[in-house]
Amino acid sequence: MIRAFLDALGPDHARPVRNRLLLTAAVSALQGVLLALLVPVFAALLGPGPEAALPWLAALLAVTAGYAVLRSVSLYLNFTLGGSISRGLHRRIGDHVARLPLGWFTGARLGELNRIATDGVSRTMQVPVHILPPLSDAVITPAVALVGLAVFDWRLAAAAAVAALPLWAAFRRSNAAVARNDAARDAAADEAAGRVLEYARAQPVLRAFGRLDQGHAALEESLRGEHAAVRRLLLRAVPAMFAFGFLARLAFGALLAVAVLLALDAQTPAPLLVALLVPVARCAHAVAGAAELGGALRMAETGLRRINEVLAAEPLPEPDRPRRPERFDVEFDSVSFRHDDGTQALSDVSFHVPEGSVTALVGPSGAGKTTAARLLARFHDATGGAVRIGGVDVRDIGSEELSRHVAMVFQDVYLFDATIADNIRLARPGADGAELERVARLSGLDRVVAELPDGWDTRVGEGGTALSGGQKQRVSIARALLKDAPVVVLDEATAALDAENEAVVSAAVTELARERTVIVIAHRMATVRAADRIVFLDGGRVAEQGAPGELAAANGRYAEFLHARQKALGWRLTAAAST
Ligand SMILES: Nc1ncnc2c1ncn2[C@@H]1O[C@H](COP(=O)(O)OP(=O)(O)OP(=O)(O)O)[C@@H](O)[C@H]1O
Repeated sequence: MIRAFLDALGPDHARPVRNRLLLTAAVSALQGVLLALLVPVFAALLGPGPEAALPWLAALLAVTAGYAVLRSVSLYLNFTLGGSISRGLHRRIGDHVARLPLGWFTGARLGELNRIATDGVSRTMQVPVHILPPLSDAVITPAVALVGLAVFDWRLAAAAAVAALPLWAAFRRSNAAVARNDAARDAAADEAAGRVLEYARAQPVLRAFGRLDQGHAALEESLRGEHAAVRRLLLRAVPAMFAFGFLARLAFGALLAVAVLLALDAQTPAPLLVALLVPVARCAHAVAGAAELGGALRMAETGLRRINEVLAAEPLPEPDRPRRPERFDVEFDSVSFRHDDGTQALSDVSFHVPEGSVTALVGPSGAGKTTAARLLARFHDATGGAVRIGGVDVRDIGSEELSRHVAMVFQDVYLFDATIADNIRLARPGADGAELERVARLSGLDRVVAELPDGWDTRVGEGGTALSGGQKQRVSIARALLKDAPVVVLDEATAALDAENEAVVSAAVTELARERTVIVIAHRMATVRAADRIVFLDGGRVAEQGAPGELAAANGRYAEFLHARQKALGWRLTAAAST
């Protein structure tokens, strides 16, 4: 557990955390000494010469003063440690995910990250404040007191040591029961959280098709699963904890019986035995609560394990000496890509996009168009072959430099809960008002801004909820124009656009393509035909490539695709229009 804790906090925090944990243990040990010192004090007070208690009392008071100071310092430091753990973990997780490939951020991962950053971190920060100090008091204090006890009466100490063995076994058993069932509860909670999000996101579709019951059934099932997992945790872990508490009290009773037997046997003076039972009674209470604390520690460990899993995700390897491309043509050279689950998304894909030209990626659903576009922006690294910009492998450019050269216009535009102006300035924070106006004009965003109540200062809401799909896409295009990157990857969205938006976006895309190298995942036939080259993908391979006219005339896969599209749209094209 401590190892996982130190791993999660990283090397910067490891030394102070270790020191504070050692201080916590030392304070508990000192408490054990304090309890052991009670024995001679009480023995003397109850015995024939109470004045013999005075030197022990002096020692007791001195240790108590030291203990009080150290306990206060330790508590204070542990509280500050709790706060710095929260900040440190958030920063560490934030820094780490910022270096992870964009392909890592799937919907499920985002939900998981959210739970880790809230529930996982808050459980972890409880550890030094609310779990370890009392747990250390329940384990270290009795162990030290036991050694002290042995000095005064080895028989009672030996009986206490024997009683500790089954207690230790029960403690481990109870901890294991919590760890096992809490991991299952955590997985079920994850599933339920994912289903709740899915249900919320799917509302428009479920309502449109009158299938609210169906979405609800899946949600209900996952909630039932979570409920069952919580029940299992309670049914299996709580009895183990109760059994431990019962055993702890039973052990105290047994020690009491041993003390009586020793007194009857006149082996140990009765006043000493009574004095010996004082620290034993004091420890019994703390020990009885150990199983609950051990359980809480295991639950925090579940959160820590998930944090460490995120921290173990491999960031994109950065080149030792980043290279800067001098020109901006794009080349896919025998590129293959396999997902972690084994799906081969691309196989031996090769094509070249000359600088300043537009290449449309076309093909049926699942052909690998999105995957190819994403490899250019290093959402993932190719598992075979190389993607190059200006002859330089994207892996050798370095992610910061690469992001300066590549602008992305994707369907799922994310907007921050800030003003429209701030959202566009994200592309170039220093851009002035005139530059904003220029890109707004080119992207058709000027008309949107003119209609908004506060113009450029209108807040768009989290995720851009205050804007329509088409308006959001204009913002995304404006961002890309402002960024002025030489390479643009564009995922053309048609679903969100009405006729007016489509015309505006189409003009903006033409503007974006001016003097830039563009790879467009094309859905509209107008874009396909206007491209300089077409790469037709099918099943992750290049089925055909060439100029639109050439391919249409070749009567191959592209012509077939074109024909099917035109038929679907009910278009009648003349031979002239098709070239
Ligand atoms: N995260 C993922 N894990 C596993 N397989 C994936 C993942 N994302 C995509 N795939 C698979 O990779 C293949 C290529 O998908 P890709 O999204 O690139 O196709 P596409 O041509 O863009 O399709 P569409 O036009 O429908 O968006 C498909 O078989 C898809 O099922």
